[in-house]
Amino acid sequence: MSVFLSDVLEEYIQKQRWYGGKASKLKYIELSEYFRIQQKEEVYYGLILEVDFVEAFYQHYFLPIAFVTDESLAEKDRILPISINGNDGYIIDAINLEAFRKLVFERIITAEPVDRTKVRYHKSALLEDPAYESSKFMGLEQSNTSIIYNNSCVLKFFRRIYSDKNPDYEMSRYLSEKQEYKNTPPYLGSINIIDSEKDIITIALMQKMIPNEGDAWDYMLKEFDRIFRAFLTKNININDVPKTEQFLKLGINDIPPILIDWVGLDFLKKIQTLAKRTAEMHVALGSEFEEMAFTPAHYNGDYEVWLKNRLLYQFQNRLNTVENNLHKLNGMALELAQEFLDKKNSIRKRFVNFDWTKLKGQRIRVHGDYHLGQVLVKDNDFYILDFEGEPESTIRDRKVKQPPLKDVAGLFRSFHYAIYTTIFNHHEDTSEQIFNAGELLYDYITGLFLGSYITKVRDANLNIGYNQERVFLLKYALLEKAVYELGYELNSRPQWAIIPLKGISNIINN
Ligand SMILES: Nc1ncnc2c1ncn2[C@@H]1O[C@H](COP(=O)(O)OP(=O)(O)O)[C@@H](O)[C@H]1O
Ligand SMILES: O=P(O)(O)O[C@H]1O[C@H](CO)[C@@H](O[C@H]2O[C@H](CO)[C@@H](O)[C@H](O)[C@H]2O)[C@H](O)[C@H]1O
Repeated sequence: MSVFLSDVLEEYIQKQRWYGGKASKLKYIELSEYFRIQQKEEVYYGLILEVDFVEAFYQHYFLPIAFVTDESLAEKDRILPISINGNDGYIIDAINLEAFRKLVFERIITAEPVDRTKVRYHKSALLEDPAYESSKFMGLEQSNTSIIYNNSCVLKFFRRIYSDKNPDYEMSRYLSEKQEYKNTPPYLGSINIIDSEKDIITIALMQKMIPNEGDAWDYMLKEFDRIFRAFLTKNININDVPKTEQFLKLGINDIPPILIDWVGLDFLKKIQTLAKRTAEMHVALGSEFEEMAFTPAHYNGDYEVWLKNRLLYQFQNRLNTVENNLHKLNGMALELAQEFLDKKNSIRKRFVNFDWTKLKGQRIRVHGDYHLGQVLVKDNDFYILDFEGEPESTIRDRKVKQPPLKDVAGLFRSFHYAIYTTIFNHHEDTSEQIFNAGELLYDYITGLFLGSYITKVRDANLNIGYNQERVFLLKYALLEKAVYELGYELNSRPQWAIIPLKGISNIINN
């Protein structure tokens, strides 16, 4: 078995899109657990693999396997040619087999109300009893593997897994069953296994499919492209557009007519709708009184220590990543990276400068990795997905209650990304006028978002802090997120690093 794991799986796993260890050096793979995924005589095996890294950390992955003798079934994700009981065949990733996908679907549809076995299938009351018709891969860039069944529901098999309930499963079930929050795909079912330590491990989540017009990231890119083109064709002088202070609460009435004429009223209303849906998500996440995993909390000394330790560690890691990757940067990105290194002490000070005794608002369970790519657009409305949390954080850290404004900051960073992606990629003109136009747009859009968001959370009595507290938390979380993004970009797509670097520069120079 150990030969199988080291020789075969190491090579296989490192080539997979879902493998999250690409920036580190794999040391060895161990089989942590295995279990049967079975219906009558038809049996598949689920493997939980522990991947150990030279850098002294480990990750767990889920890999369901099947033995097939028909070569045509082993064209994709073939793991190993093997002979079992005299039959020549292949071990493959079972997700490629329609028979396996059908079996999993039927096990969920026919799940007992309470399953006490090692592999626990769960079916929500919202899931009627459809017969299996079809299954196909979602086929999008993603870190897990999603299957669309009967063109009506999506089953996400988690690839990187944790010894605990996955927050995506926990939050999806809570938002659908306890809160009836409408702007996320309804929870339909799940598979959790109980490992040898009696821990629950989520391996799959089933949700209703939301037919959509694409995600909010693509939507925003199109809109900003239109807006920047209009800026040039309308020959707008940015100095003629009145400025606004950052993080004011704005309504449509506060937007200067020249700006409405430039960007369009419809776009501004969409920002307000997104703010409303975000606020409703936080109200739903912050209205629990019984289930401890969701009850709101106040700031305290433990939270402050936890936060600072985590952020100072992350910051140190980013300094190191920037130093090691300077050779990949040039021009403005290199200058900004140099500024980041030169100002390390003042950035560190901003992270240390968190005093819980000054904060009166509530902390709640948050989305944690909220950006425009996690939002679907449909019929002038928005649907929020993927509550797994920040990929680099441990599973325990992802469940810590945080200021809801952390998610708002995530989205604001995403607006900033969309604006700068448009400036850098689509327009040759990177004059001061264009940068000023980008910053002015950002200030108005975030102000408009805050106007709608704060009204909505306040009406629902969710206390997110007094005015100064809110601005402090937003700025703090914006810096945290931009520093996180800098590492993400340098590790996975260095040509994008200029965007968080510009974000960090704007934050520390304002
Ligand atoms: N319920 C759903 N309805 C429609 N599309 C979905 C649904 N769930 C996921 N998707 C699509 O699949 C993509 C990946 O889903 P996501 O949950 O973010 O997976 P991952 O955790 O692997 O990144 C989404 O961006 C979206 O386009
Ligand atoms: O894969 P996830 O969705 O969990 O998120 C990771 O990848 C995101 C990129 O796809 C990354 O988001 C960053 O880039 C986005 C544009 O591609 C931008 O909208 C986000 O604001 C920015 O953070 C995310 O940080 C990372 O966790």
